[in-house]
Amino acid sequence: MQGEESILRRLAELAGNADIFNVDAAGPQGLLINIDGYAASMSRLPFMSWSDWGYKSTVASASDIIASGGKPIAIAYSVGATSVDVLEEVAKGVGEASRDVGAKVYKADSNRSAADAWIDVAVVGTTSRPVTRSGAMPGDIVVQVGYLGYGALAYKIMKSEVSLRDVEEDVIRKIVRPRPHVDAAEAISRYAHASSDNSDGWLVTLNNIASSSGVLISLEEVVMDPQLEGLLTAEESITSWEDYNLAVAVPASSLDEFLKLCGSQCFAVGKVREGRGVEFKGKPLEPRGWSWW
Ligand SMILES: Nc1ncnc2c1ncn2[C@@H]1O[C@H](COP(=O)(O)OP(=O)(O)O)[C@@H](O)[C@H]1O
Ligand SMILES: Cc1ncc(C[n+]2csc(CCOP(=O)(O)OP(=O)(O)O)c2C)c(N)n1
Ligand SMILES: [Mg+2]
Repeated sequence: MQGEESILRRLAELAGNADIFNVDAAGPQGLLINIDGYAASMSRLPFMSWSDWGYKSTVASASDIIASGGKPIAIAYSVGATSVDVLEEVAKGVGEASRDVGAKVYKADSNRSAADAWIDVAVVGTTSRPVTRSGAMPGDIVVQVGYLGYGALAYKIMKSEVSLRDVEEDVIRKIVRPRPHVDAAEAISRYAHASSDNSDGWLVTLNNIASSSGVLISLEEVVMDPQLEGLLTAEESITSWEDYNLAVAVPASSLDEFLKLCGSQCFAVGKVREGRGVEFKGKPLEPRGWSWW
C-alpha cells in the first residue's frame, strides 16, 4: 500500500498547488482557509448524536485556522444524509460550533445520500501573521494548548476496554463536543514559530512540526484532562487523536507573554532541540496515529 503522504502529495500537485504542505491552513491577503470532510461511518462514534457529529466536524475544521494563528469568521458546509431529520440535527451541531468558534455559517448545501452520511466543513479566518508547521527552532519551548486524552478514551470504549457506563456524562460530553481553543489564535499569530492541531494523534502532530522544521521535539510532559484519571494513563494519552488541542513552538524569550495571552489550558511541556523526530523523557518515539489509507 502507498503511504498517505505520497498519495496526498500527488493529489496536491494534480490540483495545481504542490506547496500546500506543512500548513494547517493557508490563504491570500490576511485570509486563511481550511476544509475537512468526513463520512459518518468513519468518524461518528457510537455514542455521538448527529448534532455532536456536526459540532465535532466544524471544530475540527476551525481548529486548523486557530492553529495557524487565525480567527474563524465564516463557515460554509455541505452535507449528505438519508433523511431530513439527520440534516436538521447536523445543522444544529454546525450552528452551535460556529457560535463557539466566533464565526457564522454563510452558505451551505444539502444532498441526499443512499446510505452513509458525509459532511465537508470549510472555514475562513483572518490573521495578521499566518503560522505554519515549519518554523520551529532549537531553543523554542513546546506549548500544549488544551488537554489530551478524549480520543484515546473513545478508542478504549470502542475496543470495550472501558465500559461506557463507567464514564461520567460530562466526560462523554467532552469527547463528543471538543473544545475549540479560540483564545490561543492571537497568541500564536503574535509569538509562535510553528503550530499545528491534533486531529490524527498527539505524536503525529508533534512529528509533523519536527519533520517540517527539521528539528527534534523533546517532550517532558503530557497533560491529560485530570477528569480522565483512572480511565486512562498520561502515557496512553500521548497517542490520543481528535482532541483538537494545539502544539505550538514558542521562542523562549516570548514564553511569558505567550502564556499570558493564550488562555487557561496552556502548558510548557518540552523543548525544541537540534536533531530529528520526537522523544518523550529522552526516549525516541515512532509517530503512531490515525491514517485514512
Ligand atoms: N484531494 C486533494 N487534492 C489536493 N490536495 C489535497 C487533497 N487531499 C489532501 N490534500 C492536501 O494534502 C495535505 C495533507 O492533507 P491532510 O493530511 O488532510 O492534512 P491537514 O491536517 O492539513 O488537513 C494538505 O495540505 C491538503 O491540502
Ligand atoms: C467510527 C470512527 N472510526 C474512526 C474514528 C477515528 N477518526 C476519524 S476522523 C479522525 C481524525 C482525522 O481527521 P481529519 O480531519 O481528516 O484529519 P486531518 O485532515 O486534519 O489530518 C480520526 C482519528 C472515529 N472517530 N470514529
Ligand atoms: Mg485534512
